[in-house]
Amino acid sequence: MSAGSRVHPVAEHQDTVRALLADSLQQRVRQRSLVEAAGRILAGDVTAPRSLPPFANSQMDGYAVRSAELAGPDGSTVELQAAAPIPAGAAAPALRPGTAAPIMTGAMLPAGADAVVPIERAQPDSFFDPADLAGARVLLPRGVPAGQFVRTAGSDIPSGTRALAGGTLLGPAQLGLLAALGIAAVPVLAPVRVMLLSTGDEVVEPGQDLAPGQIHDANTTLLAASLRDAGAEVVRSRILADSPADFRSALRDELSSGRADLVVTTGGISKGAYEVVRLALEAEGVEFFSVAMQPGGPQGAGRVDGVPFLAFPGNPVSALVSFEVFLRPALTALTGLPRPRPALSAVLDETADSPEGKLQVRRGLFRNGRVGMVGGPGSHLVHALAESNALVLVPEGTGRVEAGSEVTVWLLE
Ligand SMILES: Nc1nc2c(c(=O)[nH]1)N[C@H]1C(S)=C(S)[C@@H](COP(=O)(O)OP(=O)(O)OC[C@H]3O[C@@H](n4cnc5c(N)ncnc54)[C@H](O)[C@@H]3O)O[C@H]1N2
Ligand code: MOO
Repeated sequence: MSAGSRVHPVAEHQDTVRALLADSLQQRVRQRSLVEAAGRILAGDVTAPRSLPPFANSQMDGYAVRSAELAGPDGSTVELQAAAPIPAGAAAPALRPGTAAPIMTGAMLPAGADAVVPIERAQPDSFFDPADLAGARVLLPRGVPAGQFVRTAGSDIPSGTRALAGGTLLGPAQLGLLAALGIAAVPVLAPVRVMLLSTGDEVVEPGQDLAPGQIHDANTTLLAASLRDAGAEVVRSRILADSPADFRSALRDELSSGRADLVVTTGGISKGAYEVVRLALEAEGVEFFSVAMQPGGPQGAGRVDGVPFLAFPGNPVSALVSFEVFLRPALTALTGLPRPRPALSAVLDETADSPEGKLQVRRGLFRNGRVGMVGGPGSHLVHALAESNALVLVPEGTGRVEAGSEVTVWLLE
């Protein structure tokens, strides 16, 4: 039983995890409907198949006019014959000289018209009843510039230009643009598939009764939710509690299906006598060592049958911090998902001690530029974790942070 004796710096293990994934992650591309594409990364550039707006249309309810017929000094008016209203969703008939056509917002500008006068600047300042239209005349102000209240074709995006770049995160605005362009499905990067395994004889699924000494499995839920939130797919999550040999053969069976891009385990890696993950995989070339971080000190990394493998420690806060510090940023760097956590500077409410040789990651409540610690540094404190909204980073080399000093926080919300 030899956990590596060298303590790995945090940055080194971040690099290790990124390199491990970079070497093996296959970016799979899938065509997805806009609804299914929400929250995913666009796999290639999208070119506008048509212009937006697709035709010149009115920005106001009013009258479509020929601006040249309204030339003249500001303050005077011109009388024009009211033409038939332009129906929405239909090609507008050309505007005859000497007429002004009632037009609604978004309706197609008739050929010949090049400006719109809003209804409130006309006299009368409401539209004629279609029954009263024969011979109806409208007074409009002079001095209307060409193009007034006209949304020209292609003024938002011209046909044939790049609408979205590959690598774009498809949020509501981007999906709305694709829909407006008439595009129903796009190629997106498929989620990274993670096999998530919690180990330990003492852990029991939530909902089941506990025997003396047993606890409920928090890690599977905590990490599965974290992974899904980060855009990954959890392909298998279950508790493996048998001998190292059973663990190894069960893991091999699972991996032979080729359904996982990455395996993440929690627990069973520190210095105890029955550390199933470490005992099972040390001989396979997976390395187990300490990282200069608290919580989340014990870590393991390597490959099992060619599949990247990460072992996180069993304490729930340690598992979450390991995900946030090592795996989440690696996924971001390699796939564009998830978006990086906002890192903010905050004024600390209280003085706190920290192990000087390690990065300490505390849980905190961030509000209005200030942060207070929630709970102590213990890595079993799931209630405090649930009441926090930020991770508070106390860097290596710092044995104490004073109240009122600036610390870096990662917002979890
Ligand atoms: N002699 C030493 N003992 C320990 C060291 C050390 O350096 N020397 N490191 C400590 C640190 S730090 C951590 S973190 C843990 C890591 O231990 P393991 O990764 O081997 O995890 P386990 O021993 O299996 O469990 C630790 C702890 O977490 C609870 N646990 C495990 N799985 C779950 C789960 N799915 N849901 C909820 N809680 C879980 C488990 O009951 C233990 O309390 O080792 C320290 N010891
Ligand atoms: O490094 Mo452990 O994760 O503190 O409890």
